[in-house]
Amino acid sequence: MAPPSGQKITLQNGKLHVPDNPILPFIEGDGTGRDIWRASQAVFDAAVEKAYKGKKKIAWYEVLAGEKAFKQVNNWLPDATVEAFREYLVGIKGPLTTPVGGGIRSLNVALRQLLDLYVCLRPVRYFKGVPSPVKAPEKVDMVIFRENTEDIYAGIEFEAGTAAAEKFLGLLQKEYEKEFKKIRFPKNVGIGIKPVSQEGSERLIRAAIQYAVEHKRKSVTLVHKGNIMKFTEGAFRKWGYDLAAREFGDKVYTWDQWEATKAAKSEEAANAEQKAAVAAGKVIIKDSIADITLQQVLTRPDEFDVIATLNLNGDYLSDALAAQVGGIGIAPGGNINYVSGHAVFEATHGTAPKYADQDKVNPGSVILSGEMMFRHLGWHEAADLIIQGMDKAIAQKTVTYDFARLMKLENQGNVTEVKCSEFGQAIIKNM
Ligand SMILES: NC(=O)C1=CN([C@@H]2O[C@H](COP(=O)(O)OP(=O)(O)OC[C@H]3O[C@@H](n4cnc5c(N)ncnc54)[C@H](OP(=O)(O)O)[C@@H]3O)[C@@H](O)[C@H]2O)C=CC1
Ligand SMILES: O=C(O)CCC(=O)C(=O)O
Ligand SMILES: [Mg+2]
Repeated sequence: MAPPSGQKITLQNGKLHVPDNPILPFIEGDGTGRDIWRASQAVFDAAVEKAYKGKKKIAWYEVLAGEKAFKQVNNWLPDATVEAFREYLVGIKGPLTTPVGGGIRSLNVALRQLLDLYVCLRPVRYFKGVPSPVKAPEKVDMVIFRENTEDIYAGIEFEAGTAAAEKFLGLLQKEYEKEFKKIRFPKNVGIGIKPVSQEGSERLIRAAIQYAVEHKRKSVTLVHKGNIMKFTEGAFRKWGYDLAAREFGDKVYTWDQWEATKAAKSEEAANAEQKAAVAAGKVIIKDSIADITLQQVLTRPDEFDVIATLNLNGDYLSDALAAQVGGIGIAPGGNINYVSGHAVFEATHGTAPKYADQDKVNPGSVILSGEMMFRHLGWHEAADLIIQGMDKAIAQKTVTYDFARLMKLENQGNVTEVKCSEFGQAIIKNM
């Protein structure tokens, strides 16, 4: 039951209305989620108390999912949990386990789809003092907008050798003979379907450009594999450029415009036009193919700013980019529907099961996901305290095993390796 001490967050005229004692549903998470949640909740409560001196207080509402839900109510994702996030609008979750190659489908993905949380927002930025495997981690300042409801994650798959796969292949053979002949081994073949819609692509890209304009960011890069998957990823790129021109007009300058000027006049003229657009503070809308993007975010990180991409590309990119700024231990995120107001914040990492219940891993990703949640609620004072506490704890080299491991590789002296809970306490002490 929701705590009677709290009140509902509501959406009024498209804006969140946040009471001083909002009810926030949370899922503790599987594996390391349990340790991480305890450490994080303490940080959130301390930040709110310090920022508002009792005037504001979160009414936490635990809802069940994953292993805990299965044990207690024999259901991996109870309807009541989905309904709680629907009713109370904003919440936060720990990671949930998904078995590989069979068993239940991802509960994390299910929650995003059921609540239509179409943006997976994953900022990647450097905290001073964090050990990193790259030479200039301070150049990494990117914000990933990952499409969260479509692509291969829609979960339309047919297992090789099953009646469903045979039926689907039969349909292909009958209706699309040319395509069927392209399957090299037509027997015992698994099939996955990748839906990418214009509406789904546009709402994601719209959110990314809006963010870039509002936050005065330099560019939005549409990352795709449109050379190979022409009508899904290629279409995403085209819909993106068309939308930028149609809806954002003179707030942006697109590489489509650059190409048109080059064709009509010259490359010099196109370059001059782009330079003038940059000087005028316009957001540059460009695109990049996914494979080379994974190289260039490493070699030229300052050329990337906001990134808008499809579900699978965004999944790969967010873990890869996190490595450059200290790893998955401090990679936060939020799943958001900017129209309905629904949002569920969560770390980029998973359940790291080998460390479960050892009070060992870095709680930073969930803590920074909470920081994002506070900003989303307009509680910037509490969010600022979390950043301040984390900055100072890292500067003091009071860190969990993951940072300690990298700091030792860099031969940094005076590193104090602490537990998950102790890192949380170090943040609180430094607020
Ligand atoms: N949104 C979600 O809930 C997600 C769930 N998952 C699920 O999690 C499960 C495990 O996935 P897996 O691929 O192993 O990925 P994980 O992200 O769970 O773990 C991979 C590795 O990342 C490092 N790591 C993860 N979390 C932390 C942390 N908090 N602090 C420090 N280091 C950390 C550890 O590295 P090291 O070994 O080097 O110490 C760990 O072994 C799967 O079932 C997967 O489906 C995965 C991603 C997201
Ligand atoms: O749902 C899962 O188990 C994995 C999800 C994931 O990797 C992600 O959202 O980044
Ligand atoms: Mg992932």
